[in-house]
Amino acid sequence: MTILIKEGRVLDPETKRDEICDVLIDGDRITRVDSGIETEAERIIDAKGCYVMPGFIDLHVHLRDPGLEYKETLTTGGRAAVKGGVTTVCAMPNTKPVIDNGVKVKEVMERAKRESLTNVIQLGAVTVGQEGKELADIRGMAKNGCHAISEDGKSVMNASLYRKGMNLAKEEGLAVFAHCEDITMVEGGVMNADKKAEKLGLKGITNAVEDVIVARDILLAKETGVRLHLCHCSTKDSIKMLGLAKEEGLDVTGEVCPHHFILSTDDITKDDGNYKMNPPLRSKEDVEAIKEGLRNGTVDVIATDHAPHAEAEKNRSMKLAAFGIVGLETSAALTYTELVETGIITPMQMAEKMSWNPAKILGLHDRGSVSEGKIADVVIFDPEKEYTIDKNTFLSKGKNTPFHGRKVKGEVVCTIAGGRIVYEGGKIID
Ligand SMILES: NC(=O)N[C@@H](CC(=O)O)C(=O)O
Ligand SMILES: [Zn+2]
Ligand SMILES: [Zn+2]
Repeated sequence: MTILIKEGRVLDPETKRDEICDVLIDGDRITRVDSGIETEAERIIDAKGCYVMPGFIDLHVHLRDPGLEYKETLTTGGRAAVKGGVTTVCAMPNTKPVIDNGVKVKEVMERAKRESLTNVIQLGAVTVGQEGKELADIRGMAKNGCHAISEDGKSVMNASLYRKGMNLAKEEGLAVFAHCEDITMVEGGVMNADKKAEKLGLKGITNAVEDVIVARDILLAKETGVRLHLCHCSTKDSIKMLGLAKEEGLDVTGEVCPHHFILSTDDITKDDGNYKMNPPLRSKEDVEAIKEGLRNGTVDVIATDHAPHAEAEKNRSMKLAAFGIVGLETSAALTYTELVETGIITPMQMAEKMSWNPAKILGLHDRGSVSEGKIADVVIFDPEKEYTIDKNTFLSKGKNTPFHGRKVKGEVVCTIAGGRIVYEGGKIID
């Protein structure tokens, strides 16, 4: 199919193009980006007033499939993704069973081609069953296209084993996506350790729980030379250490999630499980450090850590609720509203952090850019549209969000994945 997108503001981080022009798609590729393209096309889309950006690449998503399909599936997660303008997701391996060998990676990736509208890259676990005892089949997973390994949900606490895993990852050209949490220091904490936790009678998680593992993992990356990506950074010292690692020229990148740059522990007014996630909402000071990291380029990536759970697992006290919130359908609007509208980052930086930098981290050379020859993953985004987030409109099975009822600006109006229009005018196109 040929699609001609007319007169949108094209934002391409690769070529640094930021101008009103047209984009022509033929089959699964972008074939021309230019002003005033006059040609026949099967579909012409008027993108006046909208941004035309590379489809978002979300490095941190829990699709829960296989085994936890009551929370999400490849199909429902894929629909939520494209509604959010996300055309590639990295699926975390903490499913049931855990994805820890090449056969399992292949199984999910093949099924995703049929069952998901978004491109799915299945990540592999670092250890068998994420049990932290022996290394997973890292070579086998690399051969089947996992791009990165991650023990997300926990840290590999045995540094010697982790180092062996990193060495193997390095040999196989894989990145390591690190969830940084010293489990021995959590001691039953469910939210940030502060006055609010005391007031609510809840146990706290200190910044050091994250920071000590961030420090350790950066040092392990320095020793092994592996490409290290720090997941969901939530503390000011994580950001500081990420900056120091970069100054030293290490191959280390970092991601933050919308909830960590928008909400602080001050926003928790009652003991509500929808405010429970790992890492937890931190102090205003941490939020400010994260925003500064986004502005100055220390933070490379905005990812969601989309973590759907069933209502019964979330609508309860933080003591008992599962950790995690959904994010795929709110991330672009929240990022636009809280970072771009406020002048903290530019629209181009939004495209960089939500698409181009993730593509580079994964080594995806034909995605993350609206330029000739790339795979036609494109999102058309209306920055003027204002609305209120309503969890009841989510396509994800997960409705667990602290952003229900929040006013935002910026809406995905059309998502093109691999040259196919998969979302348009508020509807999924199967
Ligand atoms: N972030 C969360 O609070 N939960 C994630 C695990 C994780 O990302 O660590 C989940 O799998 O539910
Ligand atoms: Zn995690
Ligand atoms: Zn996660």
